[in-house]
Amino acid sequence: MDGKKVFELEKLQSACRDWGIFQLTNHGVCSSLMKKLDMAIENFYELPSDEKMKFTPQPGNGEGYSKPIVGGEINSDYVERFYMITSPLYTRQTHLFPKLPASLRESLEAYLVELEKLAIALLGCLAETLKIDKEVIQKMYEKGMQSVRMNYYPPCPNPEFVTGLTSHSDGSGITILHQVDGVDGLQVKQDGIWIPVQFLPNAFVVNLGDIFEIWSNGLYRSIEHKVTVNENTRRISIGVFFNPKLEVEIGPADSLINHENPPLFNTVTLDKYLKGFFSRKLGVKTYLEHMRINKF
Ligand SMILES: O=C(O)CCC(=O)C(=O)O
Ligand SMILES: [Fe+2]
Repeated sequence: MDGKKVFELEKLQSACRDWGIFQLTNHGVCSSLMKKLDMAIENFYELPSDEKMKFTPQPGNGEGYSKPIVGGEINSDYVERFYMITSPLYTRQTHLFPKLPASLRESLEAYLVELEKLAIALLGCLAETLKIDKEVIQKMYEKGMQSVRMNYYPPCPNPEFVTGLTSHSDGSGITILHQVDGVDGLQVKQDGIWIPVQFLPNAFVVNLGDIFEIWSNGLYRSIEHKVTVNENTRRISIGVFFNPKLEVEIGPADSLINHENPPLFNTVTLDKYLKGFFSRKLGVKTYLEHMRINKF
């Protein structure tokens, strides 16, 4: 796929620099595959609780299926979710992806292949808006560390008192989100105000994550977002988080740094970054701020 033909650079630059989020129509991922995936995720969440609980995270590891705690804290997130690392292949846990129902496993696998192509093209275009050769970033992300989160927000009798997903920025480079049935609920914070995202038909939502903010040395910003729940409608989304390879150093791009533009962030390996990121509660740029140089 030729990224230049698919994405218009100027539009991409203005949408992302101001917002850190945009929607991608004409993304080229086949709609029959998306339908299969939608149905497979929905079927998974309709399984009896016992079946889903087979994927409960192992101690000390956040990967697997989790559901809201009954009678838990008032503000605990009202979402069933399934999170797992999917790439590189050797990092996949044997009791998760391979044990998913066949329809979900197969459609998800095919979806990830398509989405990686899209993400690589998109990252190349984003790099070019910074006057950086697209291959520089593409090499970092090809066969990089990727993870998936499938979110199921059940209908909620008192939605005004409940949060679907706490306000946060993604720790990733970029996240590609697919909204099954386009049900409302995603909100983004712009200039201190929460704004509901109005989904375009058949479009992906793309979030810039903290790693991209760091790499661009603050020229792009990651987006703060949260999810609200609906009284009568369930909501399903699937986010794929794209990160560089594990051995890549996370820090500002060399070519953006000079006397006038000193690095705003420290540099660490992705491995170390992820350990630090996941040792904190889901939140807004907390680890990004930890990596900031000269924080006052
Ligand atoms: O459900 C959504 O639309 C957003 C999900 C999300 O932000 C996440 O999984 O990080
Ligand atoms: Fe997110």
